[in-house]
Amino acid sequence: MRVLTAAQMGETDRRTVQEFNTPLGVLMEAAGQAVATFSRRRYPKAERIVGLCGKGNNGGDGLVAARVLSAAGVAASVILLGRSEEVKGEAAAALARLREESSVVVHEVTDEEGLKRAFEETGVIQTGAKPGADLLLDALVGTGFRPPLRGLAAAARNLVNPLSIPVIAVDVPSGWDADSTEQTVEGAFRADGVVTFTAPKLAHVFGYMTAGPVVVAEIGSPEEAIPEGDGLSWTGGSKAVAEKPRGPNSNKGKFGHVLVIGGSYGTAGAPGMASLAALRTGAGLVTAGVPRSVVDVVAGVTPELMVMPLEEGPEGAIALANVQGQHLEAMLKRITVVAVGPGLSQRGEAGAVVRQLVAGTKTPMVVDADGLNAFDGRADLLDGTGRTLVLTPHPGEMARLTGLTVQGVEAHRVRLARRFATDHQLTLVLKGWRTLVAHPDGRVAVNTTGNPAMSKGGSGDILTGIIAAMLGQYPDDVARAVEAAVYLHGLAADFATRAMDEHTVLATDTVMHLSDAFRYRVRDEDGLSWICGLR
Ligand SMILES: NC(=O)C1=CN([C@@H]2O[C@H](COP(=O)(O)OP(=O)(O)OC[C@H]3O[C@@H](n4cnc5c(N)ncnc54)[C@H](O)[C@@H]3O)[C@@H](O)[C@H]2O)[C@H](O)CC1
Ligand SMILES: [K+]
Repeated sequence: MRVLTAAQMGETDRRTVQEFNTPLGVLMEAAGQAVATFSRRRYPKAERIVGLCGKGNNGGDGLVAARVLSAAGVAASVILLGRSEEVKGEAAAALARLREESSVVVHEVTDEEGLKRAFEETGVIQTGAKPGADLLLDALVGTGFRPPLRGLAAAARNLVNPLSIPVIAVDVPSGWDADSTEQTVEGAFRADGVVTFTAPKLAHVFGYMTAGPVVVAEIGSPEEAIPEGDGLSWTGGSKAVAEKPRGPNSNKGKFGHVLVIGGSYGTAGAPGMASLAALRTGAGLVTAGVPRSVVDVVAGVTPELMVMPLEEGPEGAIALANVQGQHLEAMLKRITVVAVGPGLSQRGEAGAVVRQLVAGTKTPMVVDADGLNAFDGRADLLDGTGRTLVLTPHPGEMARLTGLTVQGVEAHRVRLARRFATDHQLTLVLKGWRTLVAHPDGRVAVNTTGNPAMSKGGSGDILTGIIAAMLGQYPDDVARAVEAAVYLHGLAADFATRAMDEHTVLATDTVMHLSDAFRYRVRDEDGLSWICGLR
């Protein structure tokens, strides 16, 4: 699913209208319908709903929603920031139809006093014994907004934000620049849910707009009307790669044999976790190649796991001899994907082992953790031309790989990830808030699943295992396999955190929720795609 800027969204609308002959009014009608549907679903008991509408098309969506809700038996009212005569274009048509077909009262507001009065009359601000409104639709401004909120819109925000009434944002929370890539912005309306249209904008995937859901509604723009844009997409769109059932005559040979190489004396859990995650993601076979001294510990993780004892140096790390000459060939016989790094350590010959593995074979490979440290200051050795090579650095590891500071990495994540992936012709998974998946062809996908419960040791090892298993199963679809892996990992953690407390969720608990993640469908029965938040 593509991620657009406000300008690209405008271009989509224009093309839909001009090239596909769908009038703007039809799009607005569908947008308002979607807002009404989502509102009813999230707040089925809401009896008094107030639409706070601006004079542009965002307001028009709110006017349609108010009419649709009223027709469904909800006591809807509208507060219009401005006079009826000032309402523009298609929104004016929506206002006329609202007046014709419903008895929804429209409070026209032109100053702060009038605004406060309208809030009191509609119950947004509760006074006396009269029941208050139980839902507010924020349809003040959308993609036509340029910060900051001014005048009455700013006053409305100041009145609404301290209240406890739930707020559903139409397209974006008013005051949020749709093109912002910041996690938070100053001066926007708060929101308990967001309904956007056709495709997410930058702010929907990069921003933390709401603790509630963000959904994308299809309103009638065909796929062909959506411009390529900057090659930015959303990881969840790739999850479909894993939705086709396995054929009836399947066998384990069809789903990849993952070899996890890692572990050292003291860090045996890491390759164990990566292996477990690979098994739970559907790999046909998983073998853990670990130093002899930790073989028994790793084998004990689960009986389905095979182990390959490797020679180790006196410091307890994997020795270089394991991967030299015909030893490497013997090691990789029948292996379809290698995941190297978890728990490997930086002691002894561990770094040389990774460099030799990357240089000595073209077997698809995921490099993580200490595997990445082996290339500190030597990123020139990383070349994914003609092979599948996936790196999964967190910002600290990315900083060491590139010689930048962590702040330097965080400042221009998309640009940096894209450049690194294209320069080195590999797939880069840059972890953190909104993990990025950058591809060798320059496309970048943003992930929106996951939560702070994952900020614990072991999370990265689990992700490595999931990616390796996905590559083993979908070797011809590397881009989607990696994007889906990142999406599923975060989604499993979201399910784990719903079932447990964020303090108590362990990395291995997320593995136990991979079933929920695989079974989850991005698009619900109402045609809404949930890009943030679980339904
Ligand atoms: N395919 C789609 O996504 C569709 C989306 N629709 C909706 O249309 C809006 C965009 O509408 P537009 O008329 O271009 O702009 P806005 O309504 O967002 O804003 C214009 C309105 O707001 C006032 N304004 C602008 N900036 C400020 C400010 N800083 N402070 C106060 N007021 C401001 C300005 O004066 C105008 O009056 C999109 O978000 C969707 O919700 C369509 O319905 C159909 C297709
Ligand atoms: K809005």
